[in-house]
Amino acid sequence: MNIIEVTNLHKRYGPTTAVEDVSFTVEAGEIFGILGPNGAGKTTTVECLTGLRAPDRGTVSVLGLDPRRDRDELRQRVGVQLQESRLPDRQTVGEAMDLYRSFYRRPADGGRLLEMLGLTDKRKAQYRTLSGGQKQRLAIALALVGSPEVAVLDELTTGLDPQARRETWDLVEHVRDQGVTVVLVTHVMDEAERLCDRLALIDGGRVTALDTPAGLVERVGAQHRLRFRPAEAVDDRLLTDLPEVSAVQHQGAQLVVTGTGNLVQAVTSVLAQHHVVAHDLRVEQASLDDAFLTLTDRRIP
Ligand SMILES: Nc1ncnc2c1ncn2[C@@H]1O[C@H](COP(=O)(O)OP(=O)(O)OP(=O)(O)O)[C@@H](O)[C@H]1O
Repeated sequence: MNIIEVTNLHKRYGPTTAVEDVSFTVEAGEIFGILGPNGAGKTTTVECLTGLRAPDRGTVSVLGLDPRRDRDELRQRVGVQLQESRLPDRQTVGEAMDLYRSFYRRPADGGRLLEMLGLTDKRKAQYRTLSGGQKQRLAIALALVGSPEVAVLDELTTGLDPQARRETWDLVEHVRDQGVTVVLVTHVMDEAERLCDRLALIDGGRVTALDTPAGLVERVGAQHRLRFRPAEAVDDRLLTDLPEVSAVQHQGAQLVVTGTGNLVQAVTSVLAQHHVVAHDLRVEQASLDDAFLTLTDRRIP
């Protein structure tokens, strides 16, 4: 079932075209990423989803409702964490939680939410004393406090240290596992790769690709590299004959095999057939980073 349907969305700010003909659907229970460079039109798209902006053209449907016309209803059912959400400096975590709970018909258990976000011992702490990671987790808690069916998270981990980022990612997966459909706006590739079931890559106000992270990588024909030290000499042709392999290089005692598709399996099974042991085998995956750069450089129609 489609939870969100965006069809031919257009939005201009004066002379600037922010969003130009964006369409995508988000299915129930998925983590859907909106990925793109700065100024691509991500935030504008999300603001149209949440009813904060009216599209110039096109239609948006969220849970079968119109974000502008049915804004009050959707506010109850869609949790939003927008960029740079800020609370009053002296408000405590507990006060913020109680206030936000009062906005909703079906508020979540505030204590459990704080516990899930590792903020229980910060209940009495004022907002200004929280670390960046704690503020971010609080913003997520407040986006979830209405027990939403859909959570929209914008620039989730900006400014967080690696540990806090990983914890936040675990949390988003946990939220999805509870049945919440998640829309994640990001320009961070590893985040999209780790979390998203599918991604819309937006560049210059247009969707340039829509696929799974692996599909995007595959689409640009990104190459994997396999590196190992064979226990005995290997005839290169054993490897170059494989359709997956595009190149074999010798680097000292190491062999570096480059290729696409199911490269690892193809190479390891041919080695096994010839009883060649591969020492120190390492796989260097093509990343979504490579795909992103390629897809935002040379547009795919
Ligand atoms: N309120 C506004 N008034 C005028 N122009 C705007 C406004 N908001 C956004 N823009 C412009 O519209 C374009 C798309 O901006 P948007 O914020 O949607 O992109 P974004 O992908 O979210 O970028 P970022 O990753 O930097 O947040 C940009 O050129 C931006 O300068």
